[in-house]
Amino acid sequence: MSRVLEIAGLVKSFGGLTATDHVSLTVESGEIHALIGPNGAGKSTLINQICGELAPSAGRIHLAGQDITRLRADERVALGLGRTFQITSLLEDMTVRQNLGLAVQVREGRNFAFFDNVARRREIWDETDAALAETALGPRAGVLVADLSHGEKKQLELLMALARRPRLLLLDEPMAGLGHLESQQMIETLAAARTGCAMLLVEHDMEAVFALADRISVLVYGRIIAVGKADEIRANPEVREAYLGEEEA
Ligand SMILES: Nc1ncnc2c1ncn2[C@@H]1O[C@H](COP(=O)(O)OP(=O)(O)OP(=O)(O)O)[C@@H](O)[C@H]1O
Repeated sequence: MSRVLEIAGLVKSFGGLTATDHVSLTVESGEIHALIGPNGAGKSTLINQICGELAPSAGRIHLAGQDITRLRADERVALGLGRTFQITSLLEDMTVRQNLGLAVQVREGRNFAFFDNVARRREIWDETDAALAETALGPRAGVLVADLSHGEKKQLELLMALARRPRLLLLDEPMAGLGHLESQQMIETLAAARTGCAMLLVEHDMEAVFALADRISVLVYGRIIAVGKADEIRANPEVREAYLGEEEA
């Protein structure tokens, strides 16, 4: 198993506040590693440093063995870092199939105007249709994005991120705002995708975290207080007091 992400001693200070305080964690290939913690723990600050949106005050970030700490966000994307963006990045007046097909084409470095190779075009649409068929969005392929529910848009956004075939996908609260059925569908899509790319999953929905995560890191006041498998985290008294206790009460 190879190491996809390695974070070592990552510090981010905002004036007197240390939002991530010497955070270290790893994500191995094929792993879903969940990052949980109460509001204000520093989860978004950590994700933004991994993406390159925030410069760390100290520490290093390696992606597949390469030091990316000082690289620009777009350089990190080129090296295989993916993230789900806000659903506002979807093209509302195009269909589900067209949006996903476009994501596949972008990965291939193609553009509609020069899109004249018939065999290649068929491959791209075959890949698009196969990806859609495996999810609940399959029957919605011809529907305009503007007419999708919030949950369907989040599903599509995830499929588009996966279509870019990242080495590591950063997921910032994919279950937020979803109903029970939509959450189940999202969990299924993520579980099916895990062999293709490693994931760092920030999520408050503990049912999803426990269903998906191979390992869980718990962040509290900027520090990792525990790392382990679901059962170890559930049973950890410090975690229960700092986080799970309040959730389950
Ligand atoms: N740009 C900023 N400037 C100053 N303080 C910030 C900034 N961004 C975050 N913080 C502070 O850093 C701490 C960590 O915030 P962060 O948003 O990373 O937490 P979080 O774990 O993602 O919370 P939530 O679960 O609510 O999204 C908070 O105290 C927050 O107020």
